[in-house]
Amino acid sequence: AKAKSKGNVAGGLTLESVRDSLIRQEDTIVFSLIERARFPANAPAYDPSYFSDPGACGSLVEFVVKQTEAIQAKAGRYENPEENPFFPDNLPPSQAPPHKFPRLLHPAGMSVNLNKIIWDVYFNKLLPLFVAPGDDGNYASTAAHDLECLQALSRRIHYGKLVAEVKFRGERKDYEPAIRARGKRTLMNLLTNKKVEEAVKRRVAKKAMTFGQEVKLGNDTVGSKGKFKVDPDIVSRLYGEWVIPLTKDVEVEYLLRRLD
Ligand SMILES: C=C(O[C@@H]1C=C(C(=O)O)C=C[C@H]1O)C(=O)O
Repeated sequence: AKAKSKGNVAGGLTLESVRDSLIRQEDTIVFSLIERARFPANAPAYDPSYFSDPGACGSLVEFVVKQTEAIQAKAGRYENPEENPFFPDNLPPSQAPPHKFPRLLHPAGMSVNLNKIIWDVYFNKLLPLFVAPGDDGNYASTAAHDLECLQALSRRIHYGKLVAEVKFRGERKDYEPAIRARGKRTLMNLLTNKKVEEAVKRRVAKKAMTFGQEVKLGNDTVGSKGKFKVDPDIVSRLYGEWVIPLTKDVEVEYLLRRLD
């Protein structure tokens, strides 16, 4: 049986504390989806022919993400290893005084960045599932909310590095041989916990119902009959089909670099 790696490992990091953070991040993801759903599809925001930033090609949403990431890089956002930019090339250096973030990750694994996949999944698979068709002209606000969703999803998925580090430290004798053998399937089996995954999918659907309910005065309760701001089944599907599998991919990619 798998040893429950609840033992306290370096830096106060435990599987329990990491899982608690993932649970708290569910709130941020659900609320960011609810806020994006305030706007319709607003297709021009994604159309490179609608808006062009002089000297750069790309859509309005790419412009907003690149420019926002540049400002946040100067403010020190990416000094935190939990934050991974969508456009890492040519990001300006931090202008903020250095902050000592706990050094918990193995340096070789820190570079794992699946944001290109996350970008594609978000815009091409997820967005059409939960926003209404239409165009209200609020393309800049729409792009700002897309970025909130992208950053929340990216932070959650790349948290897989911390999960992998805790699991590695807790069960080194199991992980090392699989890493040396480059056994991706073995690593995936070692790190998978179906019970936790099922609980995650059920809880995020419940949060979508709770946070996304229409609150009326009077004594009506959170009824399943009401309409929710984002379909709870779509949130559960987002986790089941993309967030959890991508988190596990991050865990595997991090572990493959753990002995470098
Ligand atoms: C994050 C973990 O690793 C895996 C990924 C999970 C997820 O993305 O929710 C849940 C359980 C595991 O299969 C974990 O064990 O908590």
